[in-house]
Amino acid sequence: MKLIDGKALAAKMQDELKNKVDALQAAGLIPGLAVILVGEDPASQIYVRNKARQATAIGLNSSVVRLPEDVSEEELLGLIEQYNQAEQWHGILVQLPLPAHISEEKVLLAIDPEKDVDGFHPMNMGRLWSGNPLMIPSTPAGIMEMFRAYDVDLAGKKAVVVGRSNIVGKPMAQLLMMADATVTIAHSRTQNLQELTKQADILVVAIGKDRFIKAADVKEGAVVIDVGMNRDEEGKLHGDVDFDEVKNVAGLITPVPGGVGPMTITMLMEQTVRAAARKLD
Ligand SMILES: Nc1nc(=O)c2c([nH]1)NC[C@@H]1CN(c3ccc(C(=O)N[C@@H](CCC(=O)O)C(=O)O)cc3)C=[N+]21
Repeated sequence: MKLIDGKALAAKMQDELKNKVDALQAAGLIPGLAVILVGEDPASQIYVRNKARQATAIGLNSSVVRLPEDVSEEELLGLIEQYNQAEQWHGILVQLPLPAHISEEKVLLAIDPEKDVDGFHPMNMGRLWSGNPLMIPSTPAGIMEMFRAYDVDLAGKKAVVVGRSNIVGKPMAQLLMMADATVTIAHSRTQNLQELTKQADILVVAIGKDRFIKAADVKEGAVVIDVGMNRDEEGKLHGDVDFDEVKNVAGLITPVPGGVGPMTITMLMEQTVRAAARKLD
């Protein structure tokens, strides 16, 4: 078994990004990322703080706006419109999930697709599925970078994605398909899931169930990517893959923490830098 070190790869990509940002700065352009956080969810607070810290480390301008839990949808949409208009912000990210009284659909539709660094706007989802992507969701984009860095050959391989969310499962499947893998999307209602996962040369798990995938579910030598983030009662983080078991079967495997998570944040920065660089074209 070999570990895919997401933390190390993210650090290397951050260095490369910093050079790109320096070059843009020399041309008079400082990429800017605006993050909007609604409410006090402690996990979201930590993620947002990490994003702002990394943005600053790379040399981006970043702004974090914290809105109260009971902010109106109208007020949030108004703020997004301001950021859409403001030239110094090239990327806009509204941290999910949102409180129940705010329509996620309306919020995602309100973000200018050119500034939608998450790639969640229906325009960006549609562009990805039609094979002409603009902004790509950062978790699957980061996973594709891992495949590249570790020379994982995808063409013609059997890939199984467990999870069908708009944020991970669906875009992941499309990116794998664009790389010529043969892709199956499985999910919580799939029958005989093990039969499918055991055939996978590439297994990406994003189903949100603590240590759900066991050694018996995995083909010998498979590449196993764990998108899960499940916190136990002691506050310890676990993936959707039972790492201690599966590491003995997999050929390559990502840990949690230190796998997909750090890459997700770095890819957000990368999309922000690319959105800014488009202004110079
Ligand atoms: N609009 C939007 N975009 C997002 O990209 C988005 C979001 N909303 N809502 C929440 C999820 C979650 N997410 C994470 C990113 C990195 C780590 C990460 O770096 N995790 C560390 C561990 C951090 C820890 O110890 O808690 C790791 O895996 O090593 C985690 C979670 C982005 N999200």
